[in-house]
Amino acid sequence: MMGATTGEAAFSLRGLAKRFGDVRAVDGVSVEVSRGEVVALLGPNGAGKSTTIDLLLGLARPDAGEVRVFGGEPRAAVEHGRMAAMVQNGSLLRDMTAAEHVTLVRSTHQRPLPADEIMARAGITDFANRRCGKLSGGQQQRVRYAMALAGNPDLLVLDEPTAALDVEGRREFWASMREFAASGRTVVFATHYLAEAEDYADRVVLMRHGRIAADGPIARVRAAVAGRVLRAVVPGAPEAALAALPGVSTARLRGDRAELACADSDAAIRGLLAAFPLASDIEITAVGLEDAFLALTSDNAGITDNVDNADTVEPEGALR
Ligand SMILES: Nc1ncnc2c1ncn2[C@@H]1O[C@H](COP(=O)(O)OP(=O)(O)OP(=O)(O)O)[C@@H](O)[C@H]1O
Repeated sequence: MMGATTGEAAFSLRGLAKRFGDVRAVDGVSVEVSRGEVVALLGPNGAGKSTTIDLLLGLARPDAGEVRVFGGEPRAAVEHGRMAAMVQNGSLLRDMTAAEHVTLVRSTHQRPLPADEIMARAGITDFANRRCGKLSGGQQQRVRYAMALAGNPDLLVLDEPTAALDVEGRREFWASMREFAASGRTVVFATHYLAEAEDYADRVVLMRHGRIAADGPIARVRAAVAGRVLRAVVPGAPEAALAALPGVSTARLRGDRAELACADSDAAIRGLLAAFPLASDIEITAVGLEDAFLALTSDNAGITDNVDNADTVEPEGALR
């Protein structure tokens, strides 16, 4: 379900870095997103998604690297209404109604969408005249979404947009987002839900520890992360030698029992038997995407940290 890409960049991040004290929140991130793409920024808590989004929006300054949005500075894109965002916990005024928020934001834009259309798209028509202080968390989230849509932006940036929504609210939200994207607009959303990335994005940028661990179409990321696990008893094999076998992404050894995460389990089993003919009790199991994602993003995952500039996912490149 690729969007209508024109090949022209909506934005590019080059060598971005941002530290907070000793924490490297963003540590060498390079991404280029074409117009019309719907991109999920996926990663566990603390991976650096929100910081990357703040840098993209020009809300924070990078320590190193460059952000270009439609060829210019992020602030210019925001001021011209070309880029709009829905950030986590963006504040609403308690005593103002949902409709008044929309009116206020529309008044700051040169080419806003009609108010009725904004409210219908965001699903706030039914409670448009209620004060925001009286709305549920999910309803408030929709008001924030309406405010992001108001200026009819070419690039919509959403930080965990469904955090406060129930199941029905999520479904409606994603339908609205896809409709918006179908008109050739670019959407970037941060999430830590693999299923949301899988279902609603054309492309997934997987972050871990401030770096990009994988970047590509979901099918390719899936192929790279959802491999197989080969287990075997391998007397006297060093862990490093097992990890270096063809087709093996990571190796773990407990006593003589080896557990090899494989991008290519056929290559791995041939390599294992060639190098360690005494290997026995061999068993190969498929890993679900959810498990693979957890493994990839957990702290003890064995992936290397030097794949930050990978713009595609190669089974041997992203996971070693
Ligand atoms: N203002 C700040 N001061 C200090 N540390 C910060 C600040 N903002 C972020 N960090 C740290 O930077 C790292 C990346 O945080 P960030 O919020 O970008 O991650 P995230 O992927 O968006 O996580 P989440 O899903 O929880 O929002 C974390 O270790 C976080 O604690």
